[in-house]
Amino acid sequence: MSAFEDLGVLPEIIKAIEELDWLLPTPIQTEAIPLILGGGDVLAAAETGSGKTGAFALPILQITYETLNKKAEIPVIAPTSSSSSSSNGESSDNVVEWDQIDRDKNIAVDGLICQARSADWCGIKANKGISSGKFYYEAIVRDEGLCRVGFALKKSTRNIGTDKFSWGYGGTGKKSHESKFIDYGKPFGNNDVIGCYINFDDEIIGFTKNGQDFGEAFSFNSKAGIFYPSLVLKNAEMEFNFGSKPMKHDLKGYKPINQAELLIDQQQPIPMEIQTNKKGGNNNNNNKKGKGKEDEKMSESNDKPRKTLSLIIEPTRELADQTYSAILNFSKYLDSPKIQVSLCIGGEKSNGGRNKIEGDIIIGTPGRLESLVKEGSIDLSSIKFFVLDEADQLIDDNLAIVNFIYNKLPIGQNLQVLFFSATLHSTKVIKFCEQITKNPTWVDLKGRDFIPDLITHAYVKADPTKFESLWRDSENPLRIRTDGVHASDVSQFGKLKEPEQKSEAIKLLKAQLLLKCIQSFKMDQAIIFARTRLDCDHIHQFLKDAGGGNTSGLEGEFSSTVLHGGDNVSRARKENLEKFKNGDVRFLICTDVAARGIDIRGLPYIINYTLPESFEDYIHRVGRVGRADRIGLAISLVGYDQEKVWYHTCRDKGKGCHNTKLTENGGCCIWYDEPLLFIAVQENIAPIELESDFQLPKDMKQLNFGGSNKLTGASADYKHHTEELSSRVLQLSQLEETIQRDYLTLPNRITNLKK
Ligand SMILES: Nc1ncnc2c1ncn2[C@@H]1O[C@H](COP(=O)(O)OP(=O)(O)OP(=O)(O)O)[C@@H](O)[C@H]1O
Repeated sequence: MSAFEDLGVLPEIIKAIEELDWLLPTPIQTEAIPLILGGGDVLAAAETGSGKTGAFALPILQITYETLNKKAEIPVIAPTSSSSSSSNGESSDNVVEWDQIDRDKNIAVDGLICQARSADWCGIKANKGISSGKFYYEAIVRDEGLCRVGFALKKSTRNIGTDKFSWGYGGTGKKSHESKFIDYGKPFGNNDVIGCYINFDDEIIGFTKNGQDFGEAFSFNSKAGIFYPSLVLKNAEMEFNFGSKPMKHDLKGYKPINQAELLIDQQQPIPMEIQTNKKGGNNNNNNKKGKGKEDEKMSESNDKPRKTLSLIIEPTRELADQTYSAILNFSKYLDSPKIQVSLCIGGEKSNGGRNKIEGDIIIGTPGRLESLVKEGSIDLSSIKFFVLDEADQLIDDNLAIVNFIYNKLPIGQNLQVLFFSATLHSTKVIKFCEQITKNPTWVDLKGRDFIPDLITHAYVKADPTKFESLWRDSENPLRIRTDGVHASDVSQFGKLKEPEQKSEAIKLLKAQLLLKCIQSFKMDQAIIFARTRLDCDHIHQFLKDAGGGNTSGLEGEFSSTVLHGGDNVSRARKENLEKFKNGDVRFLICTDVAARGIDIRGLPYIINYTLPESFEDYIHRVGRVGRADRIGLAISLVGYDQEKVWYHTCRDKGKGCHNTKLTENGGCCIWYDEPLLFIAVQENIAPIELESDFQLPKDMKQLNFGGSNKLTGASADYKHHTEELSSRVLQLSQLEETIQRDYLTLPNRITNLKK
């Protein structure tokens, strides 16, 4: 049995991910998948490369599929018309039954059997409750699906466990109250018998599975009111026993709830549906697929157009494309219906809403999605999932757009909002989360600013004095073209003034240091991060001059390609990234456009040609290595002093701009304080300094970043994990046995001693 099955993932999806060698869920997947399947809003922060894409994509794919699947099916059980008697002939006077009024319309009740009639969560409460004594009831799972059972006050919603008036235990092995889903007991599924007990003397609620008592799940105030058995289901069926027949399992000290003094609240149930606020959106029957469009792709499907159920926003085209491919891959064994996945990324002109975008799941970038929504090409009236991947970047850079799109969604209990990133802790992000989520669950696996320990961090101090021979060598024809910011800083004697001279020297030196690092580590694949598009282009040219040759083929020791926001043709960007991913070129030179999320399997090196402006960006950049159990090396070339650089505030964002004055004087340049930025890096990770030999310290030499750099051993080799642990487990159990024996024979030994 796959560990993903324990999380409630569908076998068809498991089959697809097993082909990717995903044998065990990563920690973020273990935490987030059941929470999302369970129906809550989730904010998830976990280190780079820890599998966050799967953590949100698998459950939303599953729920999207189940929703479509259920729409096609009509359940067999019809709701009973009367609440006064049930089909098993029980009198309604002195026994607990399901309430025909306080139920969602999509739950069908036949006596003591309840069945979900839709793929949405739907709930129901019993018609009678209790407020004293120690009682229990049993619930038997009759069909695969998701279910949560427990107790609720009349004033709670029917989505048990999501407000402060209800207490539930769900099939994914979580207890929940006020939408806080916490591990409890064990997961349960088909044919399991769940006992739900309540003890007004000790004020506790607890649960059992097949007779195994998991102990106290919640404490409660016994004066809170009348507690009713309650249930919420999704694609599932459950049968109940309140005591009208023998219970499957006895529970010591507890009686079946039918034997209690049964009570009824005078207050009427709240007519609240779990399915709420569906705006009457337009029927998206326009079947045009926007043929010929480069950037709006739809997965193959013969199915009729349907309303979009999931919307995922990604900050960059590359990331959107990556997530799109991942979801297509995960969904390959889901049939009848086939899931339609659409990709909407920038670079296209408006078509005035003529071409509707179809897709059960739409993945896109903020700008493109905004214009498609504005022109009416996307129907958001049925969205169930709103996902912000790299949420902090989206909020920092595109808050207005995210807000605009959010306000077009059918906001209600049916909408789930998910935030994912490695860095999710800024006040701005938290404030926005509070605005658009309801009692979200935080999954914060490593805390603020955590970086995977698979990454080694090193730096070279770009000190023009120390490395004078490298940049001043007049014999060396290989010089980088610098950015030209010092064009007007020349003195009357034709020389650069200080500190401009030092700044220019740092620029010249960094290119030479780059070559040294590449050669010294014999790098055959690395991402090089630079600050501006111009810098990227100049580095690209420099590597070409150094022997990179043309940009294709590994024959060039320094073959490279660029990726930056300047390429409006997204096809060119995609092609360049593919070239690098396929190993057709050795180096990818890019701005922060590739800092987040891009997943290149086994990438060994990244080089920060210039440090990024924030430590958060540093985390994302270096996170391109040290992924999926591979070790990686991040080297930063750190300016010894401040460097004058472009900082365009002009209208055309630098196009044709030659204004080298500082911004405070109305120009487009600033002094970039790399030594200061580096302090934050040093404080957080203490990188190793590479000296003139460009080598790591001797004790680290065995680290083979470039070779087969997958970690081996118990921590990484899942297949042999159990075998490797088995001897330790045996030892532990022997120790446990010795301790128990000692404990049991202790009184005898003490008596013997006393004698
Ligand atoms: N359960 C798993 N078992 C094995 N490999 C996995 C598993 N989950 C994800 N991976 C692999 O780990 C790599 C990183 O995953 P992913 O891109 O989702 O990371 P991430 O947490 O989103 O990183 P970032 O913060 O950089 O965006 C991918 O190559 C992915 O295929």
